[in-house]
This record gives sequence, structure tokens and C-alpha cells, in this order.
Amino acid sequence: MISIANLKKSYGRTTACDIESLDIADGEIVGIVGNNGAGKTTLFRLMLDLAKPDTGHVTTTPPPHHPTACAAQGPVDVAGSEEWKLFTGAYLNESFLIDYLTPDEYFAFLAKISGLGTDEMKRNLERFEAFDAGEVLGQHKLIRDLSAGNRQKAGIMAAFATSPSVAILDEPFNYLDPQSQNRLKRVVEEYNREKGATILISSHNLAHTINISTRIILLEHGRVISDIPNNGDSAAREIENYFSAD
Ligand SMILES: Nc1ncnc2c1ncn2[C@@H]1O[C@H](COP(=O)(O)OP(=O)(O)OP(=O)(O)O)[C@@H](O)[C@H]1O
Repeated sequence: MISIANLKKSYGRTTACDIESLDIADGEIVGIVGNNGAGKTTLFRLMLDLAKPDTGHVTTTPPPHHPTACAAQGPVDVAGSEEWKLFTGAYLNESFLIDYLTPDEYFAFLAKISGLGTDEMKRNLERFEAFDAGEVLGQHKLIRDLSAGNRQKAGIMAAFATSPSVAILDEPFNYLDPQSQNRLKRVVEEYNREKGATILISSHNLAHTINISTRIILLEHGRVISDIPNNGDSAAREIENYFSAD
């Protein structure tokens, strides 16, 4: 469970986040949508302790089924604890990558700092075989020399590589070819189903977001203006109306 309480962040006169209360239950796939500057990335940065809130907290409760030894029993404030890192994976942008490593070296590095064995890491990455299509793994190419799409794939795979119970992805469909976008949707849905993982995705691709999310949160000026359950694309009309050109 992720809980947000009285979370505010401003940059000068710009309100980037202003959320009084928001709970995300274990196992949800939450699509975060909103126009440019609505506050999607800021919300993720606050959830990952990459930005300091002006007020408020993001707390996260370790899911009971997470295999990694995690001392915390109850909710932990992400700004005051390291425990949540044991069960959270994320890819927001290229700053998450290490350019002078190959993807395989980068994944080995992640395995090491996460206490995963090489075999476990290999197994975790197997689910990405179709998504990767042999362009990222085993290529001996440095991350800095990969195409934008393949860097994006490496970052997304890294977010899932440690088998997290919570995964946060900012604009994951960016740079991906249409087939890879569809394969990513399939991997995300399978991962959520198999692990009961909570997945948060921000995207401007409304069709993909509506397809895979169980809930859609619409942001405007850092505030939640709609929070809609999405069963079988039921949120589509409201979301599409909001973004219509008229
Ligand atoms: N480090 C920063 N310094 C100043 N302003 C910032 C900073 N980070 C975000 N902002 C501002 O906060 C607001 C929200 O930005 P944010 O990047 O969270 O929006 P977004 O919904 O992710 O936008 P986009 O869809 O364009 O990626 C914007 O007005 C942005 O200019």
C-alpha cells in the first residue's frame, strides 16, 4: 500500500504537487495522466525520494509476500527510510542508467547491490525476452551507444530486474516502436498478475494507459482532478473527453 498525505511541492509560483490524500492498494495498475506540466513526474520523484516535499509524506507498506528480507513491518516514510528500496523498482529517465556499462554489466551491478544471485537475475530478465528482441542483452554494446528505444528498454528491464513489488515507470512507451509498446503492455500485465505487484505508469499514450490500468488518475496543476476505476476501458470516455481538442 502506498499512502500520500498532505503532499505539496512548489517551484516558485508553480504548484507541481498538491495532493491531500491518495491511497494506492497492493496489486493496482495505476495510470497517471495529465497535460504537460500537470505534475506526473514530480509526483513520481516525491514517491521515490528524488525531490523533497514542502509538506506532507509518502508512506509505503512492505507487501507481505515480498521475498526480500525487509525489517519494516508497517508503513515507512520514503523520505526517512531505505527499506522501501528493497521492494521498489523504477525507471523515470536516462539518469537511472550507467552509460559506461553494457546492459548486462548494469544488470549484474543491480543484482549485486540487491543481493540477488546471477541465476535469479537471469530468470527475472527472461520474461523480457520478447520485449528485448535480442537488442539489449548479450550485445556487448555500452548503454551510451544504444538507440534511444533500446536505452528505454534497458531502463524498463532494470526497473523489474530485482523482482520488485512496486514498479514506477515514467512515460515508458516513449521511444519504443509499436511492437515493443504492445509487448511492454503484455509484460506489465503478466508481471502484475503473477506477482500481485503494484505498478504506476505515467503516460501521454491514453490508449495504452487505458488498456492496462485498473485505475486512472488525472492530474492538473499538481492536483488529482479525477480518480477513476477502469474495468474493461470504462474510464476511456471521461479521459478522452478531458483531452479532446474542443
Ligand atoms: N526542478 C524543477 N524546477 C522548476 N520547476 C520544476 C521543476 N520540476 C518540475 N517543475 C515544474 O513543475 C510542474 C510540473 O512538472 P512535471 O515535470 O512534474 O510535469 P509532468 O506532468 O511530468 O509534465 P510532462 O508531461 O511535460 O512531462 C511544471 O510546471 C514544471 O515546470
